[in-house]
Amino acid sequence: MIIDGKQAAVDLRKALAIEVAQLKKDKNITPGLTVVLVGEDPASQIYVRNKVKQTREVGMISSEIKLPIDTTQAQLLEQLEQLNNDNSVHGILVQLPLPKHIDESVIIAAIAPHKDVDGFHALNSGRLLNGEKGALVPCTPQGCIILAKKHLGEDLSGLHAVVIGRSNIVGKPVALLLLQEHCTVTITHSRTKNLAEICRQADILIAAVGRPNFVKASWVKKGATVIDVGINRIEDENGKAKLVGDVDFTAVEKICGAITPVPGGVGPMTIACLLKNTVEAARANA
Ligand SMILES: NC(=O)C1=CN([C@@H]2O[C@H](COP(=O)(O)OP(=O)(O)OC[C@H]3O[C@@H](n4cnc5c(N)ncnc54)[C@H](OP(=O)(O)O)[C@@H]3O)[C@@H](O)[C@H]2O)C=CC1
Ligand SMILES: Nc1nc(=O)c2c([nH]1)NC[C@@H]1CN(c3ccc(C(=O)N[C@@H](CCC(=O)O)C(=O)O)cc3)C=[N+]21
Repeated sequence: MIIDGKQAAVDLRKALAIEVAQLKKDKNITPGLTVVLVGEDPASQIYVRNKVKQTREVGMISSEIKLPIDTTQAQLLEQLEQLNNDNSVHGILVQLPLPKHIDESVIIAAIAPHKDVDGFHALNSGRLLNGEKGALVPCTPQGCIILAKKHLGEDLSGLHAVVIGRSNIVGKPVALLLLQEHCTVTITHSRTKNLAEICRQADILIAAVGRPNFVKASWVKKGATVIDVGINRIEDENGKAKLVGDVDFTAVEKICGAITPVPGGVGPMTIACLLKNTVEAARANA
């Protein structure tokens, strides 16, 4: 089974469009998302363009702020302060990575936690860690859980989930969500010994590494659910750029029970969950 992330994202956006209309009717609020982009990274620009289009499609207000690559940290902080104080902005996303001269942790800490739709602020990650209510939960990890449940159903309890990667954006928060779902969770990374052997024990295997064809068919247990988070740009046989994940899709597809493709898997769900977080942020602060 190939898990259709594009369709799942369409379904989620449909549900969100209804919520947005309701918010407008009941409270006269239109959820607003502002994306801040520093510099001209072409991949980021595609991502931003997709976000803007989909935000408008569900009836939300979308704006983007493009700042030059030589923007100083102080200037970016000033911009964030303005957005924090703007009542029409319910969600703020600062596209990562930032240029080297800007300290990401300082920037993330400066976003008002109730507008932090990425869920990267320490208050939100702390709430997630503690299992407290009201956390804005990182989008890609949310998407991973929704897609895993498309194949496994609502109850993931007791399943062994193996996560490859321990970043703050994907690996760590997805491991916490899986724990919340009562999975037995193993987090692996570049220092892990016997990675293949550990992966073979996984009922749910989440790959968030950033290396094409990293996960081999021999690492996957028969029938496992494989969630491929990786977004890698490579050149095909004809020298044309294409997107692939972290999993050797063609080989793994034959062994696993279900797998998310790239493109069309976790990526579209990430954006849909970003819109979901923005609706939640707007409702919570109405
Ligand atoms: N689909 C989507 O919506 C999104 C996709 N992505 C994609 O997901 C991938 C991961 O992103 P992100 O978490 O930000 O990346 P990072 O580079 O921050 O993290 C990569 C992780 O992989 C681990 N790793 C690297 N090499 C190995 C190895 N040989 N064996 C085991 N583990 C290894 C690293 O370990 P260590 O910590 O030891 O260095 C690290 O924890 C990227 O391709 C990114 O583009 C990211 C965000 C959203
Ligand atoms: N503050 C911040 N938050 C993020 O969530 C964040 C970030 N910075 N920096 C970059 C990474 C990467 N990321 C992607 C999201 C969706 C797709 C996506 O929609 N991918 C489509 C492909 C789109 C295409 O073909 O161009 C797909 O996989 O089908 C890709 C990548 C979010 N990230």
